[in-house]
Amino acid sequence: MREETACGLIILLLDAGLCLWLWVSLMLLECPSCGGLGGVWAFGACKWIILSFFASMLTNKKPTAVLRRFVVLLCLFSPVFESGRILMAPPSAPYIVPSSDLGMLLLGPVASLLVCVIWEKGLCGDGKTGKEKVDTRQLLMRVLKYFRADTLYLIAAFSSLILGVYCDTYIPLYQGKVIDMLKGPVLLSSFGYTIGQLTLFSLGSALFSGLRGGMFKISLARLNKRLQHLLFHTLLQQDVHFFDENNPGRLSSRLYSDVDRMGRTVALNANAMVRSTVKTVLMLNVLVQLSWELTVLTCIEMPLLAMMQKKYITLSKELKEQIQECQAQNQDLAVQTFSKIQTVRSFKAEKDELRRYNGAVEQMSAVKYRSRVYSSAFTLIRRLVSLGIKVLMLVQARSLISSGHLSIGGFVSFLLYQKPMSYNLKEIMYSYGETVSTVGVIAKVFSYLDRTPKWKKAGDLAPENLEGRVVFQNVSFTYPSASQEKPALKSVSLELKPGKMTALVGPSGSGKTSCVNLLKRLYEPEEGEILLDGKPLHHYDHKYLHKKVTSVAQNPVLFSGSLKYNIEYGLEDCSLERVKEAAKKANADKFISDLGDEYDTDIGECGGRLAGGERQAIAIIRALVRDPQVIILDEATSKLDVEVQHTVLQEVLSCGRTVLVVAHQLKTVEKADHIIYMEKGEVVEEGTHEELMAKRGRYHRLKEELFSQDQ
Ligand SMILES: Nc1ncnc2c1ncn2[C@@H]1O[C@H](COP(=O)(O)OP(=O)(O)OP(=O)(O)O)[C@@H](O)[C@H]1O
Repeated sequence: MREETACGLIILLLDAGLCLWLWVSLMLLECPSCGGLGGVWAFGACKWIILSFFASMLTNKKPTAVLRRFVVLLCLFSPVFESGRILMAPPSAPYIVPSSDLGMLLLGPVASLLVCVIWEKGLCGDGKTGKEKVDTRQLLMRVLKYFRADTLYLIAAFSSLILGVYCDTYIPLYQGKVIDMLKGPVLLSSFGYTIGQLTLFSLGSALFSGLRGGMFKISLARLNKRLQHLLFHTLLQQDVHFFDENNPGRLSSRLYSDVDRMGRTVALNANAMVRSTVKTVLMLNVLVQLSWELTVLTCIEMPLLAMMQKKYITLSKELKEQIQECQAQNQDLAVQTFSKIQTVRSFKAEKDELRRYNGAVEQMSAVKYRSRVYSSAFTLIRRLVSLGIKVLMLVQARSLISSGHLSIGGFVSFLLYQKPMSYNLKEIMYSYGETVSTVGVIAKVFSYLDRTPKWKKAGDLAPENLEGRVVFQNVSFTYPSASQEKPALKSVSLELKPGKMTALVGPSGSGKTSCVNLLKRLYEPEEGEILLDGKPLHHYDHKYLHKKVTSVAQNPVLFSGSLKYNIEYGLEDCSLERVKEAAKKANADKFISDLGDEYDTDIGECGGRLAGGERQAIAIIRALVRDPQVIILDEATSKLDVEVQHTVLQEVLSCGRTVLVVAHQLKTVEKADHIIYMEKGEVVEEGTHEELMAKRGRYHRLKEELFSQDQ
């Protein structure tokens, strides 16, 4: 990179030397015409041969593409500029080659260098490989594809945009004309005609600008709706491991702010870029006609701003990412604290939580402060550059007006164009930078949209009669987030028989919940298989399986809403009669009828308005209403009265159901037909309570510890 820069500088010096040599020679020979336009092109060609030769020598005959482009630019700038001047000049004006003007001769190298720096550094993004550039383009194109459904809105938006820009462009020109007509003898009719044209363009500008904004906003809102729906749907399909790894705060931030930013960036920045580019081209045309000298000065501002903008964008991109990260973290902290407010309060941890939140907020404000400092510094430098250019323009304009090359009205028109022109250029740069800085966000959203769940796809098996026999065959499993050396289950084989209650017991961390998680298909076993009536679990239809195999946890998860909503959660066409019947079986109909609105009673956030036992009862009704064949009870009746516990166990065991209990209480275990004792992810002993006690093995030795609470 350094070698390339050094070669570029040597080439630039050589070019300046050649230009100076030409200028001195022309002065000495007193030959101002330099052979006309042909001479300029011939000098350009000679320069290309000489500079290419030196570039080749300096780089051991391997000049880089950047260097070659730079040489071509240096040699082409002057001939192309002079040809343009001839095309733009009125036919009667004599052609004066700028050979005697040292400033014009040096303009070529300076402009080429600026263009090269902007192109190579500013617009292509330094340090990026070709693949990354292509990826950015592909990502942006993919976002555009999602707009396909809004083609009509976009056609209307872009048509209004072009018409609005067209009207906008001609307003200052007519304002200048009106100013020129204010003095001297002008017919009232032609003055009125010009005023009429100005009014027409102003009305058109207002109408089409309004339409453009409205159409873009409508299509953006539609895109957001579609993308949020799609992303939410994709996230819902993901395996549980995905949610173990990505916390809810971050996911909801992706779903709302990132999707919005993604659509906004592409829709609004595309709008801004197209609008500004069209405006710039139209305005440049008018500006060159008014005065090419002032136009060149206006255009010098662009590369300077582009370079500063590039630097600012790189800095602000990093800060924006940091702010986003902090926002997600703060959101997460607040949600966690509010949702666990009872625990926070009972441990008197309000101060700790406040300290944690304050720390996070302070971290975010520090990043925001830096961002504001950068923004202010950038604005200050940008304004200083603009001011300098303006002073130069005033000096040049004075000499043009005094030499009669520009009218005062023309200069006023020029000034009226100049501000929006710089604004347009800034907007192009800003929109480009904004789009590039959002690429990270777009890539993340797409990575979620493209993520295929790692679990096996569910089959379509849904037999009418299910016996409910469950067999674990040499099942081994390690949680994806845990290390491979710490498997949760090691070659576990067990059988759950229909009409029987099997109890899983063992010390904490022995793998009981892991067995349940696999049976509920929340995770997939790494080795071995789980069979339901002889068929692997994943062969069953997803909905069917979760209807036939249900579980009730010790602390069931309930949602805000009515009691009925929680009971029939996930079921279609569940009648109130069915709900009432299930409630009767769970011996819970009495407490429900005591509630004010019975099944329509609002149970509060996460069922917070119910007692622990009542929440368990609701979860049992929710399981029974599905008429399952396999029921998993994870100490699900521990908070119920003894009498109710008995009724519930009787009920779940009726109809030949298979019952698996994760037991921590001796009284539950004693009721089980079969006990499986686990330790460190392995089945160690199994049999009835009496058999295991008689064996005097691990179960017998650890019984006191296992069931100490209820003895
Ligand atoms: N989501 C998880 N990610 C990583 N490891 C886990 C996860 N859940 C459990 N484990 C680990 O798997 C092992 C078995 O845990 P499991 O929850 O199955 O035990 P358990 O017998 O149900 O314990 P307890 O009776 O305390 O609920 C433990 O070592 C535990 O640390």
